[in-house]
Amino acid sequence: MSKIELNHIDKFYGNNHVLKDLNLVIDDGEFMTLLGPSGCGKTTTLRVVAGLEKPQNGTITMGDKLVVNAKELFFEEPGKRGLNLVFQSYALWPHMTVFDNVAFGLTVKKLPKPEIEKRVMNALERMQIGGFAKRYPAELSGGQQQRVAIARAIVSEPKVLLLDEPLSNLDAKLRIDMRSEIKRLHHELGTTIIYVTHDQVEALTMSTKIAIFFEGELEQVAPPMEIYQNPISLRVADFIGNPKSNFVEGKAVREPSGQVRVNSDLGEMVFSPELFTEDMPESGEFDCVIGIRPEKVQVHRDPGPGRIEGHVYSVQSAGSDTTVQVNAGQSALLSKEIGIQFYNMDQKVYISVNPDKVNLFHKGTGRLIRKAVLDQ
Ligand SMILES: Nc1ncnc2c1ncn2[C@@H]1O[C@H](COP(=O)(O)OP(=O)(O)OP(=O)(O)O)[C@@H](O)[C@H]1O
Repeated sequence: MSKIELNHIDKFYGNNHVLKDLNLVIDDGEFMTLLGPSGCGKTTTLRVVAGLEKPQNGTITMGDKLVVNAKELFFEEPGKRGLNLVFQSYALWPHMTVFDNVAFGLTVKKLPKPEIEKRVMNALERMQIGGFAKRYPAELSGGQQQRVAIARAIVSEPKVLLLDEPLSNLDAKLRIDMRSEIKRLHHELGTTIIYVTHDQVEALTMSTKIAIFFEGELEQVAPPMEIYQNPISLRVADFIGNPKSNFVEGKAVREPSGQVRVNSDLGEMVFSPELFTEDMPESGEFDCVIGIRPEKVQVHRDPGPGRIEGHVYSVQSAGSDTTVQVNAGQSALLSKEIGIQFYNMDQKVYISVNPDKVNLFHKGTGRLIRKAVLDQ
């Protein structure tokens, strides 16, 4: 019922073409995160869905209701779209207490007082601000105000919740707590959520699907772990993942048998066609880039078959995991290992990479040409 469909949406600000022929389907109950670098059009997309901006082209439907038909200059009013919004700048009513701010919508609906009390306190507790119910917004920090704004949006259990960087003012620990609260809430209420962030960890950990944008165009829409393991292009691979993905340049040749042989600082790898995408060249030689996630780079202290010699350039241990940079040939590779690992600077080590677990990109087009075998 709350399926949202954007068809051929174009949005211009003057000559600035901000959304370019945007097509996006958000299924009922989906937690869809709009992700991309600053200025790529995430907030504009949310505002177009909310009815705060009018696109110049395209249609939007919500359930079976048409809410935008730009050609016919039809734009349903924001208040009639059945949405609840939380923007980064959270406008709380300054003359009302936290409790009254959150209760406002329910009071207007004339719900019984005990019911209001129960629901408001529940929303505040979830956001870990139950103790602030009697305070006024001016008596709260930015992060606390932001949590009041989320509580206000969720208390009415909306069918669709639009959240624009709602955790941007919180410190690292609270942000992790709030991520799990919002995820839990989504699970319990089955609300359709559209969530805007430029934080890829937030996107990976919370969403059922991620729509990744660059310069007003959608590049990939898929579940988070699919995007992580098989990013459709080099720039998606580069944008997603922390620590960053490794990229090693190679020379590829498509052999008459159909397989592809790649030579690089990682030695020779041979790929058979099962996981090739439609962007893989049919024949000939071409430059490629091998994409390897840091947890797929193994570091060994001893030589062995298929292992490549390198030197430790730096070691960063965070207790729960250790990131090691190994330089091999012209390539610098990051390896992420679980727990505390001990290496010395400049220590000679040997790395290995399972070719099943790498992505192959065409250097010229930047497109994924061979997928990795997914982790089970
Ligand atoms: N009201 C406006 N008038 C003119 N240009 C605008 C307006 N709002 C946004 N833009 C421009 O539209 C483009 C997309 O902006 P948008 O806010 O959607 O990006 P974003 O991906 O949400 O970025 P951020 O992560 O920085 O918030 C930017 O180039 C921005 O400068």
